[in-house]
Amino acid sequence: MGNQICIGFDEQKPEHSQAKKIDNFKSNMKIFVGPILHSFSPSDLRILNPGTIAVNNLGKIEFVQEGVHSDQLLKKFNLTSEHVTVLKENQFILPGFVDTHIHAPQYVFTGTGYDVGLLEWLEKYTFPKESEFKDSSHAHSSYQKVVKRSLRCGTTTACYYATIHLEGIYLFPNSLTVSFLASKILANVVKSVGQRGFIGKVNMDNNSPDYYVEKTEDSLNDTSAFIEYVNSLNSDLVKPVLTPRFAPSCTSKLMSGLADISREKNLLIQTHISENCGECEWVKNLFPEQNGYADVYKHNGLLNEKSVMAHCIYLTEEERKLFKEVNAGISHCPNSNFSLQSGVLNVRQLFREGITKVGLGTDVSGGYSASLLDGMRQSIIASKVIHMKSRDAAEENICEPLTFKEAIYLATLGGAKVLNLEEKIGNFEVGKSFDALLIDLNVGENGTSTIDVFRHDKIEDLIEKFVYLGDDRNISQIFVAGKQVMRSNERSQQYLQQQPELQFESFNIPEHSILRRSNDVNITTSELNITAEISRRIQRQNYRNIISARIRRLSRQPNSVNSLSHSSSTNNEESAVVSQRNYQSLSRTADSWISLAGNNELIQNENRNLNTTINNTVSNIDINYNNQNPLNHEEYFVSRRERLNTLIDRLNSNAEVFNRMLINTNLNINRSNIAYLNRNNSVNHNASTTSRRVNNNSPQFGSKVVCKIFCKFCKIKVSSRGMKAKLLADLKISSFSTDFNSNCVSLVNSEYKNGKCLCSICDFACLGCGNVIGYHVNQPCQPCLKACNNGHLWIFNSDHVYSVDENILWATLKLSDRDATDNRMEVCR
Ligand SMILES: O=c1[nH]c(=O)c2nc[nH]c2[nH]1
Repeated sequence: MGNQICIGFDEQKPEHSQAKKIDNFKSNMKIFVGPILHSFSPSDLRILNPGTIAVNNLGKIEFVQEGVHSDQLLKKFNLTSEHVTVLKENQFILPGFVDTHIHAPQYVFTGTGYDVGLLEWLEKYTFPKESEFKDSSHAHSSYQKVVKRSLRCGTTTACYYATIHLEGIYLFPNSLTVSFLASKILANVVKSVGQRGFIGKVNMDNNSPDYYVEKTEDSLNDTSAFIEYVNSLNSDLVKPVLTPRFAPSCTSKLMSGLADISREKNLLIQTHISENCGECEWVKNLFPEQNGYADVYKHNGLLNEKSVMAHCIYLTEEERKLFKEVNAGISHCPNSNFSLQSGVLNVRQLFREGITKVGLGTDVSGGYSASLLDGMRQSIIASKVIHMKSRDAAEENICEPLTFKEAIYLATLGGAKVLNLEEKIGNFEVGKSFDALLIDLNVGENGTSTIDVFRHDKIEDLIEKFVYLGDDRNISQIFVAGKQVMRSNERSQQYLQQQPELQFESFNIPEHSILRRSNDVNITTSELNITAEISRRIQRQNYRNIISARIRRLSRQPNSVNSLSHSSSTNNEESAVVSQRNYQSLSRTADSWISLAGNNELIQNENRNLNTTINNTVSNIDINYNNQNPLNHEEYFVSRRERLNTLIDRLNSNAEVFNRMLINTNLNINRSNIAYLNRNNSVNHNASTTSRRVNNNSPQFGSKVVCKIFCKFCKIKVSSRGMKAKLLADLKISSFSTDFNSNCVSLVNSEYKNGKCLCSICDFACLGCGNVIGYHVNQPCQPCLKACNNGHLWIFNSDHVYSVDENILWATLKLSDRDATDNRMEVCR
């Protein structure tokens, strides 16, 4: 939740809020002092050692200079030393990496399938795997993995290919809700982790397998819908990109249609070109009227300053000139070029020809690594291959290998140029966004670094060692637009967030409505019910477990079947009759439960399984009984009947019971998970200690409507005394807030300061699903404490919760409630 700024304030802002905003603008500044490096051109890597960099609360670089200037900045902006981070020995800061070419869906088979070249690889591995992404739940869990991996490897900006699917199907296990996502999911995931990114819905209407192809019109329409969707996310960081896969899989009509969209909406275009000799031959045959591969794109309006062209290995001199002329970007993907045996791009030649709009692409999974550290290394190796060839052939212009400094350029500023972002990111010029990595070579002290530092190592050596030997363990902090993303403790949190069904926005669909169009097939709600059954199965599985657990528990309780079996009786027949009756009753109950869910084969199977479970459980009780030859039948039967009937009544009560059982199970599981994680992180949670000290008597809140707040992921109510709020430090951020600790949330991870003000805050998770949905201000800083805040220290992220207004105003909430101080706990389920 690192982007939020501490205490939430009411929408009815006090008069002086503008002044406060300006105050916050300064007081939330971050200042870093230590070695700072950034590129200005391939041959110009500047190392400020030490340097000072100041970042304002909009995430923009306010100041950067060689030397230590922290005192001067503290004075100028009236700040305290808490705003300054002084880097330790063996730490340095560099710009975040820019991955100009990555196929998100291909991550699922990264590290496999390198036995063939490009065209066969596409047929054999890529298309089948990409086609599976019509399943939204698969898309969701896979995209989470690749995006988190990419960010963790230091990629603060990525240009992603998704698949051809605009929409997919997603059914929640506990209701008939459907979500329309698929490629959109990738945009959601990138936004949710805080990475900067371009997302492209892939276009393919030609030379593609039947199971993975679009009609031209659909492809264009879906692309427009996709663009609209990504734009509707209203994110400064996540943008759409047009993505014709490559010339062989696109008709001219599709390519020129996409070019029109690009012109109209001013969007980047990404595609592949001249990667593999067979591919180049194929393009020649497919487009005989054009003068080469680049001309195909140019002719169809796709080669211009907005183009992000991957590979470019076999561009002719003429084509390179054309690239320079139109200012097209080149994404160099050395790992993929080696792994798919495509060829070796001569970057030195490009530089010599004045082409510097060149960046790196991991090209997952043609490339097997999602890390641009690997990309840098492989680009150097590729350049050495070229160098050796030119040296051995005694060429006139021997190509010198790339240096590690040039590799850093490619991974940072070069990439930014390729994506036309050089005015925003790529280095640390004043006014640019602070997209940065704090590198720490000291992690070796914990035995986890692959780098050893020696006394002779100078700062240049440390940087070079990082390029050649570092990995994500050395990337200790990652910033995108000034905001720290993916803190190290989020690795453990990832575990809780991998509950796939709980992450989507959803909406109820009326019966028989048409849900999506795909290859001209209309899918209706009733057809989807078949898939719905699969989802419900999870629910029934839990239900079954709960029943059998209850029966087992029952049989172990004092005075229940087993303990009674020590009394004596011989009337086994009666026992059998009663047990049969009770079994039938239980079974009927199960039947009626199951029939709630429908009548098809799947359900009947479930029904059979459930019956078998109950059957086995009850006959186990009988076997125990018979074996132990109980003496007191009367008591046994009465007790047994009573207990089984009670059980049946309880199971019969209604579907609510089961839903509650599920929620409770979830709550308990999540509680213990969180407790476990917190124990392991040795967290000190101190939620209620400061409630008493905040100002909760501000009259202007009286006319605010009280609302209930629900978790967007699992829909449980997390507060019944919430309020819509704005964050004073950034009035663009809407949130919800409350003053009471709800019993449906739990603090997670360690306390932290987000750098925007000095409040100590701690994230909290919904106990229904484990997702982080807000943060608690454990210790407000002085300005926030003095501001009118209605005593609200629990801030809900409006992306993760929704509200339903109550018919009550804050003024009419019971005073005793409002004045409760310590241990404010709301039981809100
Ligand atoms: O490396 C590549 N990966 C791909 O998915 C692809 N599609 C066309 N050309 C391609 N090259």
